[in-house]
Amino acid sequence: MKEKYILSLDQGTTTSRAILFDHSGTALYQENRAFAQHYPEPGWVEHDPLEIWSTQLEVTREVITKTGIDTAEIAAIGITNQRETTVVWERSTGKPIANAIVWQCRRTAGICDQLKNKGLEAMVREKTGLLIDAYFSGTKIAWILEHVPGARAKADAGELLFGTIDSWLIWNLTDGRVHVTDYSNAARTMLFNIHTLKWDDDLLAELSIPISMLPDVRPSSEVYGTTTLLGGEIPIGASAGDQQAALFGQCCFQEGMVKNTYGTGCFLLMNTGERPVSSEHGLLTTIAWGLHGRVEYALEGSIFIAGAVVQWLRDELGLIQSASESEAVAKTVENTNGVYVVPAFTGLGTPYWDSYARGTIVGLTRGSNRAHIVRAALEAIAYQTKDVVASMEHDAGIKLAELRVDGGAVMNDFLMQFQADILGRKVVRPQIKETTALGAAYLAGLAVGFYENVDEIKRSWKGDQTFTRVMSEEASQSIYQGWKKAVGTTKGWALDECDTSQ
Ligand SMILES: Nc1ncnc2c1ncn2[C@@H]1O[C@H](COP(=O)(O)OP(=O)(O)O)[C@@H](O)[C@H]1O
Ligand SMILES: O=P(O)(O)OC[C@H](O)CO
Repeated sequence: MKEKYILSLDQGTTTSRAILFDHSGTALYQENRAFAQHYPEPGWVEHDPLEIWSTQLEVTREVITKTGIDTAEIAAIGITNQRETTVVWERSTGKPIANAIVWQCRRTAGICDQLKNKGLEAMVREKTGLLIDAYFSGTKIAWILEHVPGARAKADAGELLFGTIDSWLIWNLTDGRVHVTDYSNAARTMLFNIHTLKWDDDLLAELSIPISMLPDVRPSSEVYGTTTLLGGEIPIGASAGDQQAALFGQCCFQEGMVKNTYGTGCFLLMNTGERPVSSEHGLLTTIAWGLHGRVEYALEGSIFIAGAVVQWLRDELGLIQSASESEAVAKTVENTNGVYVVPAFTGLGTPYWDSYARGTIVGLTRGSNRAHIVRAALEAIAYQTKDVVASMEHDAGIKLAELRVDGGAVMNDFLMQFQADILGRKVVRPQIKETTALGAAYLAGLAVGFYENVDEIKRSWKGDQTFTRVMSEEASQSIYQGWKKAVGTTKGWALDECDTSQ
């Protein structure tokens, strides 16, 4: 039987998804399942790894049963995932020894301070392309080994395994036969040398992490193994961090091409080709993908809270009933009347890198109302993106021609227009919005010969809507200055409350 489809597994921060693509890159069918977010302490975020696996398996099986396709028609599975989120499990039983520590979790800020106090920043930057921050996996693994009873002894005896979510899914899909990750995920651990493409002994020693825990690091497009859990035997042909997969799905194959994904957070990546570009403004140097025997690099700006501020308006403040309602509410007012929301709920990423910043609403007056706050929350997403673009244009030495956008929040036309206004660059929304899953599908398709090469893939990208600036540059500059002032009030806010000695 001729293979017709690629099945993408997109394991995100808030949902597990499975999407079936045909050869043209059209998403034929998808299933999503939300899972629990755990906040055991202020600033902490956890997921249950077993729930991640069960929801992912359920949606994957449902796609097959509900479409009625034969598994023999699936050329390959591609995996893409929330990055950095850390799972540690027992090699012999496959059981996690703790909840997954999510990328947003700030509990290891104190460990990061200790590394900084030892003067390790330059070394970490040089080897990994990253800053020392609680965002990355390394200090999360160290925390688990330190705090989970018995973990240290088991790790030293070679009984524990670490994985980011891709590794965890591949391990489960292959019944514990395969323990791998890809370059794009390894690059987010703060343990991987992005130049030599090896786990780094010095960093492992600093954090007392035994190398026996770590997965093999492989290209993003390769058959790592097969799964028999879905019926017939299906090759697993790709693994890529979700933001790098979106860069691939947006066909940003040339140096200088940029995409921004508006999901829980916002992640803006520029392809820098075979050249790792280092940054002076808090951008990360990271691996875009390993493909056809070489790696390509990217420059990344990471914003921790984007669409999540809209969830907060809905779930915690009750100001809106649904995420999409934010658009209509924001449009009921002409501006925010001087109100700024800074959603530094889990600190600030690029370009500020402040683990101790916390959120705020400033500029309130007697005339401030619900619509002003909703509008200010949406505008904050665009301002944070502007902060990142300004750093990126400076460090890469180029002016963006356009910003390709994707992710759940890009359906908000108000946000997209405001983004174009505040940025003064074209904002282009593609026809196919599921670019993260699509990127993983393309990478898996390349691994098994479903696609011949990237040129074939490039032809499938099509723009849908382009937003351009209508606001005057002067007005745009003026309100952006207000944002910078608002951000200034959030910095270091939680420093006194956090025990930085852990
Ligand atoms: N119309 C909308 N306007 C603003 N934000 C939205 C809208 N629709 C969805 N979102 C936000 O987008 C996010 C979901 O996007 P998605 O790409 O699925 O995220 P993730 O992969 O991080 O789970 C949520 O945080 C949600 O609040
Ligand atoms: O799950 P998302 O789409 O919010 O992406 C999370 C990022 O990979 C974190 O680095």
